[in-house]
Amino acid sequence: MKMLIKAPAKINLSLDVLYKRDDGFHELEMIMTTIDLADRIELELLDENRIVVQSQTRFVPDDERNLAYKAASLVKDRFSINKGVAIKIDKNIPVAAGLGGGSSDAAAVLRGLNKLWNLQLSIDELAQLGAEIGSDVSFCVYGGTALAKGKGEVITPLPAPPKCWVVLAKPSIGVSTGEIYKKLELENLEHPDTQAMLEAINTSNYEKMCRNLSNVLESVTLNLHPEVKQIKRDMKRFGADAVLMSGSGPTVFALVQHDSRMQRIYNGLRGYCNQVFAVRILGQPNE
Ligand SMILES: C[C@@](CO)(OP(=O)(O)O)[C@H](O)COP(=O)(O)OP(=O)(O)OC[C@H]1O[C@@H](n2ccc(N)nc2=O)[C@H](O)[C@@H]1O
Ligand SMILES: Nc1ncnc2c1ncn2[C@@H]1O[C@H](COP(=O)(O)OP(=O)(O)O)[C@@H](O)[C@H]1O
Repeated sequence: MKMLIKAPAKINLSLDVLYKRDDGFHELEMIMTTIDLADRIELELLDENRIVVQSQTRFVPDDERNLAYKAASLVKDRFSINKGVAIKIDKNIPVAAGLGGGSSDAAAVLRGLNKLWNLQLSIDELAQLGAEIGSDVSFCVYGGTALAKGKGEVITPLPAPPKCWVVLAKPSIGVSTGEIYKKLELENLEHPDTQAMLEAINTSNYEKMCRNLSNVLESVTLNLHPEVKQIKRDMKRFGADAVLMSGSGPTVFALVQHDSRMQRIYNGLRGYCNQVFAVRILGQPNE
């Protein structure tokens, strides 16, 4: 039996770090939403007891290090399943980009195997399993738009943000999320106004949402990688309503409502950045 599942990327509209926890992780307060840029995952059940991962890109591992593999392995162990699965990943989301691609692939595998192996787990139970794989996997299980707290796994759903275009550009550098958190100077942060962003989304106020885009991790990544700063400057110059780095970066996104400005930013960035996308904000939960 085969199943096809969409695994959408996320962006962080707001990302605050409150403090460093005793377990070494950071206590977060983030507002995240899904966008219409997605990997496609094909699951095929196997009678043999093994997990096979395949993808067309050399940038992701095809063994037990793959987050999709980890998701399948976790489900198999937890529910003592002696069958296997072949996972094909059609990768469209840039890797190690701050867009949660690996987390979304893992979440898609959890949702898919729940159906294919008839496990009858609730979405909350799947999200709890997801948290064992990575901090962003729980959010990706629900999809849509949410306030994420804790390490990222304590999720409160929110309505979809106002309709707009998201233009994304990823410079050809990779960042390690762990390194960025490690370099963060907690004493000198300019904290986002999470409450104002919540109000903007709850009242569907586009201008207020744009005014309150904020990410404390920019303080680290922008200093390490001046090209990220340059992309932000250019997006503003080409007419973006607001611009922010997603997650730990290095992808930067611009929000715009007018089609013509979206085109101008897209074309302008394409001149020197080879991974540029113009997509719609989705913000709707997974079916
Ligand atoms: C920064 C964010 C924002 O959405 O996204 P990305 O840039 O990765 O997309 C997330 O917090 C990333 O989540 P995720 O990529 O799942 O992180 P994990 O694999 O769980 O952790 C990677 C490393 O980041 C650090 N980490 C992560 C989450 C957290 N709340 N505190 C941390 O200090 C830890 O050092 C951990 O070893
Ligand atoms: N299915 C997957 N897709 C993308 N990256 C994966 C996957 N499985 C494991 N990885 C590894 O996870 C790391 C983070 O990838 P990704 O989820 O794309 O980035 P980010 O956490 O910045 O959004 C990369 O180093 C990559 O090699």
